[in-house]
Amino acid sequence: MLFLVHMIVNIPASLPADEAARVKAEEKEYSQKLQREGKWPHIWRVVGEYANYSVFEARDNDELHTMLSNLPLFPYMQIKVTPLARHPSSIH
Ligand SMILES: O=C(O)C[C@H]1C=CC(=O)O1
Repeated sequence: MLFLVHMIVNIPASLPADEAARVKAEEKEYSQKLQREGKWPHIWRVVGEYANYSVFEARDNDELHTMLSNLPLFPYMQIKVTPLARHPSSIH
């Protein structure tokens, strides 16, 4: 199943800079692992925002929830998930 995921990141100013840098480095590593595994086939920056639109490939809602809730930045994110179905006009 494919899911469109919108993530908005809000790191509080109270988080020490070195801790924020550590969490972002862990996030990058985890994100790239899921991308290499084919679980996170698209990630696009929203221009001018600390936000992204991503496409995830997951077996079901539970697998997607596990992937999202394991994101190191998860405590600092607002996430909106849109399940995707095949478009009847798609040629792919
Ligand atoms: O930068 C972001 O959009 C947040 C997050 C998602 C992947 C990643 O490396 O960071």
